[in-house]
Amino acid sequence: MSAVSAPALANAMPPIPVTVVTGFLGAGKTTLLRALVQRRQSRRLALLINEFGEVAIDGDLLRAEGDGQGQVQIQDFAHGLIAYGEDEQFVPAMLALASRRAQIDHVLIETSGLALPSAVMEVLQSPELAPHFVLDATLAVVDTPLLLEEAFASGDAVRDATASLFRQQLECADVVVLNKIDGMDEAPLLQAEATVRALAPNVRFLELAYGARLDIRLALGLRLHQAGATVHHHYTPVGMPGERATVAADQRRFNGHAHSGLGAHSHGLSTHKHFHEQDPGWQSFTLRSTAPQDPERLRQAVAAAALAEPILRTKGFVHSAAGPLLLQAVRARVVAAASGQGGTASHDGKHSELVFIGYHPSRSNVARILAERTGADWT
Ligand SMILES: Nc1nc2c(ncn2[C@@H]2O[C@H](COP(=O)(O)OP(=O)(O)OP(=O)(O)O)[C@@H](O)[C@H]2O)c(=O)[nH]1
Repeated sequence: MSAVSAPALANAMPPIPVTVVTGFLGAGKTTLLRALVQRRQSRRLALLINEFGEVAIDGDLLRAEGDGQGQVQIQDFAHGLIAYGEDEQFVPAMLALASRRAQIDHVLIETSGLALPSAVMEVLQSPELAPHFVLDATLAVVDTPLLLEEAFASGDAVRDATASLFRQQLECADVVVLNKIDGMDEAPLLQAEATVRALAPNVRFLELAYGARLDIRLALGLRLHQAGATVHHHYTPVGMPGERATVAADQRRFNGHAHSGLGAHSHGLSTHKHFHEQDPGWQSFTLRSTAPQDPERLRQAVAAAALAEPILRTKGFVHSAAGPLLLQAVRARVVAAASGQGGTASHDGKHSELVFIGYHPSRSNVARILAERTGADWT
C-alpha cells in the first residue's frame, strides 16, 4: 500500500497522460506497442492490455520486451471488455496506477479489437479518474491491406457487424495509423487514406507505420485533449525514422495538415451517452491439444477453419516437436513462428492452446476441422 493516498497525489502532481490504442481484431495494436516499448528510452510506462479471449497472450508478448526492472508495468485484462457495462476492473486498476504516480510517465491502454475506445475515454472523464489522468490521444490502428480489400465494408451479418465496429472505432480516433504497409506503393496508400477520410472525416492525423513502427512522439505526448491546448504538431512527416523509411511523394496528403482544421474535438462524450454493450454475436472460445503439432499442418488447419467458419482472429501457443511456437492468424492468414520465450508466465509449452474469435462461430465445427487436419484431438 502506498503511504500517500491517490487524491493527495492528484493535488501535488500533474495528471498522467493516457494514450488509448484501438483498432479491429488483429490490426497490429500489440505489435505497435511492442515496438514502442522497445524504444521507450527512459520513459516509465504502464500498459493495460484488454483481450477478448480468455487466454492473455498479448501481455506475455509485451512482457518479453520489458527489462524486468519495473520501468514497464503490464496488466492484462483477458476475457471481456474493460470499461464496458458491468466491468469492475478498469477503475481500480487505474486508481492503483494513480497511487504510484511518481513512478509512471505515461499510460498506454490497448483496448480489445471488439471494443469501442469511447468506453475507456468516458470513464477517464469520470469524477474518480479525471483528477489523476488526462487523455493524450486516441490512436486507431488499421490493417491497411484488409481495408483495401474492402473487408470492412457492409454485406452479410458478419460483414455488417465488422463494418459497424470498425467505423465507430475510427470515429473515436484522433490519429489513424495505417499499418501493415510494408512494400506498399503510394497509390494504395492514397486509396486507403481516402477511404479513412470518407469513413471518419474528423480524424486529426493519418500516420503510416512502416514495419509496425510508429513515431514515439505520436504515441506519447500529443496532448490533444488538454484543456486549452493548441494542437501540437509533434509528429514527423510520414515515413518512420531509420533506413527503412520511405516517404510518400506528396507529404501534404498525409501529414495531418490536410485535415479539416478542427480544434481538439471532444468526441461528444459529454453531450451524448454511448451504450457500451457487447454485440453477443461476437464470441470467443479456446481449443487445446496435448499432441505435439506439425506446424505446417496446423497452419493449414487454422486457415481452413477460418474459411469454413466466421472466424476473424486466432492466436495462441503451439506445442511442436521443434519447440514452442506462437500462432497468429488474421482471418485465413496464418503465421506460426518461434515465440522466442520458451514457456511463458501463462503457458507451460507442453500443450497447444488456441483462442478463436468470430461472429457466431461454431466451436464444434472448428474442433472437427482441426482434428481432421492435424490428426489430433482438440477440445
Ligand atoms: N506484415 C505485417 N504484419 C503485421 C504488422 N503489424 C502486425 N502484424 C501481424 O499481424 C498479426 C496481428 O498483430 P497484433 O499486433 O497481435 O494485432 P492486435 O491488433 O494486437 O490483435 P488483437 O489484440 O487480437 O485485436 C500478427 O501476426 C502480427 O505479426 C505489420 O506492420 N506488417
